[in-house]
Amino acid sequence: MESQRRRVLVVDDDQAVQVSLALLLKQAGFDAACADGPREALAQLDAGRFDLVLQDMNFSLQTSGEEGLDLLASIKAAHPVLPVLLMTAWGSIALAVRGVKAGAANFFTKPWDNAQLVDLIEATLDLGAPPAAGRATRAALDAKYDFAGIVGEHPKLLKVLETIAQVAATRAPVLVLGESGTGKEMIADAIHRNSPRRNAPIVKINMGAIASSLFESEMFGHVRGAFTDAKADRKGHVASADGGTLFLDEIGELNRGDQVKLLRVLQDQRYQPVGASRAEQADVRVISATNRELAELVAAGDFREDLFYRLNLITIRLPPLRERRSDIPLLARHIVAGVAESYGLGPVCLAPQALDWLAAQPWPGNIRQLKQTLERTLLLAGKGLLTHADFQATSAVDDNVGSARLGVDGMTLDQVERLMIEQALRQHTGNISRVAKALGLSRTALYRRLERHGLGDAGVDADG
Ligand SMILES: Nc1ncnc2c1ncn2[C@@H]1O[C@H](COP(=O)(O)OP(=O)(O)OP(=O)(O)O)[C@@H](O)[C@H]1O
Repeated sequence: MESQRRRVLVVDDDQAVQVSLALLLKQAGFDAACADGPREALAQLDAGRFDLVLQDMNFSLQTSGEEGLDLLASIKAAHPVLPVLLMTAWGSIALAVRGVKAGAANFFTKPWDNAQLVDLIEATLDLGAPPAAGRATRAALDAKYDFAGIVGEHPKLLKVLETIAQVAATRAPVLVLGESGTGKEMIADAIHRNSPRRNAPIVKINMGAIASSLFESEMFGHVRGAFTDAKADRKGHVASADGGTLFLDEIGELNRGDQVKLLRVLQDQRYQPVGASRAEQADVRVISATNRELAELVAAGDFREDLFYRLNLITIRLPPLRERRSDIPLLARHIVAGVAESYGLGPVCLAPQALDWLAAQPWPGNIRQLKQTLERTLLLAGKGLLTHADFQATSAVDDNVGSARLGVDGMTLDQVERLMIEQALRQHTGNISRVAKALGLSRTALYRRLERHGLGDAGVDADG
């Protein structure tokens, strides 16, 4: 039935782009209409029903993209639930990322790959209308889904939970983006727990922690005799996750050589154990996470574009804690209760002023840093009511630790190295990327040193 076909509006001032997109859309079973620029686009959207918009970012000789962002804002204001996909060039990725933060469903680059673009359009339409912030209440979501342990009611968090609810049942790959400590791993757990795969395992792998020489055997396993130490067959992570979920943390750390090996698993769910003569089939759902802007890594040539498109069909952006400050008191009470219980202490309360102080801090290390501050203060203060002054006292201790000069007399080089790493871990609240940067090491080199010094549990990436 003609009226059931989904309608897509293409907004681009380039006739060639209009014609080729309209043709592609028609072949893929959509109805397409075209508009040359913002004014015509808005008029068409007002006049008829559309399910999706493909929107260019530049409509004049000016190529700043501001016009594109303005048009996006106008579309979102008039049609808040209509999904918009932005088209851009790899040179303007930062602009596309701004657009996504401002409400675009996703973006793609020109020249596009036809099959990938149709996949993206389908996935965006399947996701339905982008959840309008605060549409569902936390109680309504909890009645239908298991979001245990994820504390918060801020509209930005509710939007994340709504997206999880929409995608959990599918096997579509999900990319979780967010600063360190914002809860990416918890989100991956929640997707798995609310999916039909919940009774099979979720296997978590930190891509920054696998040495490249071991990538294939770790991920895909090996057969006996494949190399000198291969005394027996060994199952890899992909096989262990069969029927379940594969969580690829720090996906931005994967080198290009290993990226292509992963692509195959995503493309046709097949992998080849090292030394095996045949490829095996795997039934896995892939969730990946990173605190880096993956699209920018693609633009810089460090991340394969084809793998990026496979991973980012559905992207969940977790807000940093400073953008959901109203959740800080709730989180703080929840965390303090948990810490007090784990140390076998009686109930501990937070004074109203202490909650105000906590809610006003910048928290660059996000929820993980909040947790560490609460735990330390609770243990140092050792009483049932934590006040504003208790927190100030602990942060003063932290500052002193941060600025103390290293007394390295009589220490071996190895001991000095360990001390410096410990100090950097404290200063950067265990954030591996920042610690590595501060010490001038690659993340892999830092992981090797953490392991050598027995500090494996110290880093935030190693404590999940
Ligand atoms: N909404 C939340 N409610 C309660 N606790 C949370 C929430 N989000 C995160 N946490 C806690 O914060 C800590 C950090 O979360 P998690 O490890 O999932 O972050 P991450 O974004 O994966 O960090 P990284 O990028 O460093 O790997 C964990 O201890 C987690 O339990």
